[in-house]
Amino acid sequence: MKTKNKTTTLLRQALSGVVRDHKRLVIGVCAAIAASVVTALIPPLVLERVVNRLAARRAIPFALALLYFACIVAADLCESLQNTAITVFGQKMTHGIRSALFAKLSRLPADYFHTHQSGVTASIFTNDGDAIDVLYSDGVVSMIADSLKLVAILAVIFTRSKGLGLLVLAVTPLLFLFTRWCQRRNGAAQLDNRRAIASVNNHVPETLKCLRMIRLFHAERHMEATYDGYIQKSYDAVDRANLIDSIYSPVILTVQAAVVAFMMIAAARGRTASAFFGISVGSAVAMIAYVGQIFSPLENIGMEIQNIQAAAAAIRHIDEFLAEPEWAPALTAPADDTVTGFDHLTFGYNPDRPVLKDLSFSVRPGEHVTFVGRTGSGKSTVFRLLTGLYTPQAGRVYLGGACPAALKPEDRRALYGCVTQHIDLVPGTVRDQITLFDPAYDDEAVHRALRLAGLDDTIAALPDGLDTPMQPELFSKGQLQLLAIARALVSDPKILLLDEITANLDAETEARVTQSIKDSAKGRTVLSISHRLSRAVGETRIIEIDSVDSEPA
Ligand SMILES: Nc1ncnc2c1ncn2[C@@H]1O[C@H](COP(=O)(O)OP(=O)(O)OP(=O)(O)O)[C@@H](O)[C@H]1O
Repeated sequence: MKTKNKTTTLLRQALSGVVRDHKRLVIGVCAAIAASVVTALIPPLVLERVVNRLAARRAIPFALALLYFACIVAADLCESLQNTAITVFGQKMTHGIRSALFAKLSRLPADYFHTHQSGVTASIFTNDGDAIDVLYSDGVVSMIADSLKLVAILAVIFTRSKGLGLLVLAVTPLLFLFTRWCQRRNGAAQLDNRRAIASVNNHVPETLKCLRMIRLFHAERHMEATYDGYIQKSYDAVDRANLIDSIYSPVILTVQAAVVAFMMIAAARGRTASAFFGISVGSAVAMIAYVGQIFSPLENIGMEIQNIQAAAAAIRHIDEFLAEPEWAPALTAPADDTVTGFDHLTFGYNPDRPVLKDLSFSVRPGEHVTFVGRTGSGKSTVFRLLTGLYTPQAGRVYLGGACPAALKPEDRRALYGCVTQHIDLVPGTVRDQITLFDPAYDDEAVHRALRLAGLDDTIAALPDGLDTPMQPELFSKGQLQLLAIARALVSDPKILLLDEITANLDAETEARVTQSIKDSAKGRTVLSISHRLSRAVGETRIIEIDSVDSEPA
């Protein structure tokens, strides 16, 4: 509960920050809403005067006609100004929240990404971010504006005709409930349609991906039937939405006409009713115009309530995300500037179930060390601790004498390079795969890394060399592994961490990769997880990870 309050405060802080930084915009939005409400009331009043003159067979002055025209233009201008101001305000609000979300993302600890599905986190940025966007551009503020407009119109109707005012007041809640009913049913139908379309969008690429298997095992009929089922669901949902749409407008127009007709009939009959509803011809026309104006804000308010309801779930997700504990590594004092290793270290992803217990080892600069142990013994975990992704529950960890969790981002690549079985490619050119967009690494550094990795000839043969847009098909599996080595070497690091980098490679490719590692290892500390690779690197010390207290520090 404590955390929730704290995070709601964080969300509020993000919002109040935007309000504080954009005071003028906030004032502008208020002014635009006020202008829009007032100007919307004026044209029917001018029209009333025009019609009253016509009824009395008097001429209409040109200025009055011009005024009517000007009032309509001004009302439309003010309404579009109001919508623009609200949209800009909404964008600023969403921008502030999206920035706060991304800043939070970079402060999360590594285990967050193991315990939370990436799709769920991504949807906080996309779906929930969009819902918040709608909340401010077509939710809270617009609802205030529409409610003001509705109240103002009702007030004017009351001042002219108490009877009509009461009639409209009686009909308005019923119309509102009908509008909400239609919107809910329409929303549900649209959601079903979106789900069906999402299933279709998922089904087609899945079918294409598994086409060979589908043909080999004769699963075409099942795939077609599933596809037809999704399409049918989509059609049914669209039919339902269309039916609601086709009912809504005629009902609203009929009610509007019925209210006006009732007023006219009542005014024409009997003295009591006439006194109650009695108004001039001009006023009647003005009232008809006002009654017509009521339905638009009423419909908008229904939509806005829907948007606010949708945003409530988004706000809850964002709150929970902002409440996630942040990365606060326990920092250890640096050792002398050479030590790499553990000092009586205990660590478990779940603190109650340690993976490594009281483990100590140390590696000298320039030494080559290989970690061995049964599957699941914690070899990769050792690397994750050495690179500061996790912090131990007890003991100390050093990398080149430093506490890895305390390394400045700009110092990391200069100290160590890490190669794993799989390279994560980034959108961009071949050069970007190596530099990762860090301008500190010029072409000379890139070419040196490529030479060491044994990939320079391959890159030279590409149509645009380093500037070739990256496509995984440009490289074989082994070449991608050499690219990963070049990425690790471009910063000329003192320490190389190699995690099973020749696993899954054939003998010939493995020979290329091990040769490249042999060349790169000279003059560096190399820590690797791989028996085969250790032989290639040359003399190496074996550290067993299975046993606790494997080696005194
Ligand atoms: N993110 C994680 N969250 C929880 N447990 C994890 C996580 N990563 C690894 N583990 C567990 O920690 C233990 C050690 O895993 P690790 O990957 O370090 O072993 P390994 O010795 O490198 O295994 P292998 O030789 O198969 O690669 C395993 O029991 C594994 O299930």
